[in-house]
Amino acid sequence: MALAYDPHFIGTGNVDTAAGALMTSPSPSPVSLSQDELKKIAGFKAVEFVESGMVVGLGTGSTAKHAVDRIGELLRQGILTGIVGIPTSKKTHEQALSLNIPLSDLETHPVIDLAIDGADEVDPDMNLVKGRGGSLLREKMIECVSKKFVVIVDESKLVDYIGGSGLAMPVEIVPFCWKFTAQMLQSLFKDADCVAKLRTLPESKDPYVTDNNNYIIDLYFKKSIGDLKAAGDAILRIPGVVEHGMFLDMATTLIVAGEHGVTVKKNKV
Ligand SMILES: O=C[C@H](O)[C@H](O)[C@H](O)COP(=O)(O)O
Repeated sequence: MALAYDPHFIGTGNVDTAAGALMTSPSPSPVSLSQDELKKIAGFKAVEFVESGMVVGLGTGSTAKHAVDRIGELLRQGILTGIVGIPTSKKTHEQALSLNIPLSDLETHPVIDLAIDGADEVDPDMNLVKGRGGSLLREKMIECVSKKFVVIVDESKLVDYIGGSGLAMPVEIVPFCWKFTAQMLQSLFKDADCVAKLRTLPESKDPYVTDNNNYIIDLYFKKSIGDLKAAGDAILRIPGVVEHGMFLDMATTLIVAGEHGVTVKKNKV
């Protein structure tokens, strides 16, 4: 993959703050970058939004990991001070502890200045699918009370419509009678030719258990599910469902790292 990458761009670019604005950082000398390098570029770019003294939601996953590393590094260097992190998973909690990032929780800090997290899908309206790493519930609890929610992805995550990647849309459910709940979910989306599968561990085939001791049902759609808000509300009405992985109208900023550099898009809301 031939990619445009300016190695001096990280931490130095200006972010256009106009509503709906797009900013692209083109490169004079294209080089090949791995997907992980693109994730790192997006993660580091997002940390430019972090200011000393902020309460910061710390996302989960291979992209958010880079942002958390960067926050830890800037704290260590004394460039950032007074940061309080609210981790969105046990894994991120451990990572942040290892970086000496001061941590808190929603009970002590019910309002978060800024959250940074990855996504599995991003549609043209900046609606998201999250939770393929299993952390959707804590992520949604934290990111829905964040004044700013910066989403960081490489360009492979961009889709024309939610479900458009053909990969899973996760739903967290209670373990009790999970087959019944899975069947209810599949029936709800029969018009989209939905298949509902319990997420299992690759080797043992035991159910995957979330940080909240729940299960995940992955929904695979062959067609669009239409009105996302209506679909989300219908999922939440099924007893046994805890939360779904659609994050609608939540992202305030989208950072995409890809072939043509880094793009920053602000939501119109
Ligand atoms: O549960 C996982 C989270 O929603 C992640 O933010 C999402 O899966 C994206 O992860 P990654 O950056 O590893 O692709």
